[in-house]
Amino acid sequence: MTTRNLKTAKQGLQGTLTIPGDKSISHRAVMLGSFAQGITEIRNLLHSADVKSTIQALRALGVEFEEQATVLRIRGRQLADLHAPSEPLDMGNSGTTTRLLMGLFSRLPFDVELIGDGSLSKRPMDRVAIPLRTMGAQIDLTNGHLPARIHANDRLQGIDYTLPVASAQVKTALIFAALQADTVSHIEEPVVTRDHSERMLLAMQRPVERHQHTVIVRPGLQLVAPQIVVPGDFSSAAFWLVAGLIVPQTQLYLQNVGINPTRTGLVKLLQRMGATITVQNRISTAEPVADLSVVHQQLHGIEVVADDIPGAVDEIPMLVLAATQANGLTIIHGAQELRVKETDRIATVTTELNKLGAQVEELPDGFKITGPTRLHAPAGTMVSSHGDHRIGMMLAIAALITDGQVVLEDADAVDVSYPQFFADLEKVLV
Ligand SMILES: O=C(O)C1=C[C@@H](OP(=O)(O)O)[C@@H](O)[C@H](O)C1
Ligand SMILES: C=C(OP(=O)(O)O)C(=O)O
Repeated sequence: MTTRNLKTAKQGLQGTLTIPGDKSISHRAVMLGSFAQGITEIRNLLHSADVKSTIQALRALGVEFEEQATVLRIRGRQLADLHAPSEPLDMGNSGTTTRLLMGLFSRLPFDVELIGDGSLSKRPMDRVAIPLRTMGAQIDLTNGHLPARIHANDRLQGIDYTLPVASAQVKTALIFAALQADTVSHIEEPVVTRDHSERMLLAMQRPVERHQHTVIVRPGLQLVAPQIVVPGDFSSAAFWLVAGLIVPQTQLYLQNVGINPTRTGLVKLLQRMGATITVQNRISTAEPVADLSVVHQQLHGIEVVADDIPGAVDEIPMLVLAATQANGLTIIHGAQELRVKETDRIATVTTELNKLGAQVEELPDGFKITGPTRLHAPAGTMVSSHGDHRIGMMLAIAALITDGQVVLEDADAVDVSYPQFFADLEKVLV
């Protein structure tokens, strides 16, 4: 566990950052590439702890990965050619790895056991296991959590299912199982969630259909190995977007950011708060990409409702930080999913920002934030990531506008999604 003295931005932030690869897309590229016919080439893959968990799990089943310069090559395998792993598969801290692999591994000819770290072992896994069992998968959980055992299984049937929570992880787990089922599946989501799996399947010539909120998946796992260029992670760009807006004397240019509309809800919310964010050099391939730029601006409070959450689910901690600097009240409802992330993010965001003098009130399903408040840290105030990457990075951005010295406990949690975060911060600190 590393402790880090956080820096204050006395003269603002200036410069250009190239945003590292998207975590969600990296997981999906590795997983689907593992079962494609031919050699999948992935460029700009995110090299982070969570993506390593995905690669190691598939390698343990016999998938071959070869890394050369900046390209990861995967030789896809048929399910029947895989072998049982010699030990439990360690999902580390990664919810996406766990839930998506439960779907992908629900028709394997051998058993696998999934384990995870302390945080992951507290997160709900029944949301995927329950519908997968309806399809015929044989999954044992431990009181709804990891460790999980997925038993050898040779039959899956399609499912007609409406997700009780808006979750791209559950949707994708069901799509991955549905591709291996014997009959067609209809998967309905209450609010549209990130559609990276659907886009990647189209790029692999195995499209799924969408009718409004329903994804229709026909049986067949015949994927054609693609060449994938992973766009920069919008969720990583989010730290700099909000930093750009709230740190005085700041101007930031963010290159290579994925702007898939199912991911950029934060941009819309910040615009509602009065922000201007400039989008340039749009490129539209399987996933749209652009450069974003921001300058320091005064924001105002807004009301956020449940339908706003899925498109900004991982960025809500940064929205709360922005709201501490906005004029007036910001109320966020419908964000109860934050309670089952790497930490209970409603609790950790509230506790940690209030240590710096913010006025954040915890609601059962969100937050009430009064702004603007000057953040201050009397004599070496300690804050903690609680082992949650996004909380650690949010606090490092908060420290930029805090009077006094902030010390961050468990700073290396950032390695989960953005290992070069502190190096990038050094690049733009004036
Ligand atoms: O599908 C994905 O890659 C993800 C979906 C979201 O989780 P939920 O599906 O639990 O909302 C998000 O919070 C997570 O960081 C990544
Ligand atoms: C919730 C997150 O990831 P995961 O669910 O994959 O652990 C995240 O990256 O914020």
